[in-house]
Amino acid sequence: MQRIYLVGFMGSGKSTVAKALAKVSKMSMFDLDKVIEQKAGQRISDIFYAHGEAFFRKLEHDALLETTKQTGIISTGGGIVEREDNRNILSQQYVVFLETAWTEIVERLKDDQERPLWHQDLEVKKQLFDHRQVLYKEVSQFVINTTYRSPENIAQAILENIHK
Ligand SMILES: Nc1ncnc2c1ncn2[C@@H]1O[C@H](COP(=O)(O)OP(=O)(O)OP(=O)(O)O)[C@@H](O)[C@H]1O
Ligand SMILES: O=C(O)C1=C[C@@H](O)[C@@H](O)[C@H](O)C1
Ligand SMILES: [Mg+2]
Repeated sequence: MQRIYLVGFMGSGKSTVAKALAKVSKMSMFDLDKVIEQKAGQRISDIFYAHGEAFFRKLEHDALLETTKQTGIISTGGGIVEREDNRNILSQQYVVFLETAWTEIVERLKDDQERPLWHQDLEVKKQLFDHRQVLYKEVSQFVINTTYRSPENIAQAILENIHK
């Protein structure tokens, strides 16, 4: 497998699991959010506030396209599936959906200060969550529930699925 993409909602553990998976698989890893921050020289929250979400989505799309020329584990941002062109790219790759219960997401992100889209009404976030679950499923080949599993256990399950 040349590339493994991780998708899922904010807080599903994409960045955390990507690190654990890189460790056990000895593959390199890229965190798309970090790649964007490095390239823009700005934190994601500042990009959102200074230039708006559409501008961020363009940077995210460009970064996603770049990864298709590389090899490794790619941790995407929670909103990667919002754009249809991104979904088309992902549909041609090996994609793992980290499925996580809404109540668990709320618990994991209760102290979050970093994610601009987490800072809105709970109702609005829940709608976003429901809307995106369908899209994550649409682009993925493998779905793994993360709710009661450690990042290391999830990484191991992904490896086993690839080698089976
Ligand atoms: N399997 C897990 N069990 C318990 N807590 C977890 C698990 N995976 C991640 N977490 C915790 O949840 C929080 C969010 O994790 P992480 O940053 O990896 O999410 P993410 O999917 O990359 O989010 P984003 O889409 O915003 O980048 C962190 O505090 C992390 O420690
Ligand atoms: O769910 C989202 O839309 C986002 C998730 C994060 O990973 C970042 O990509 C950004 O905060 C937007
Ligand atoms: Mg992340």
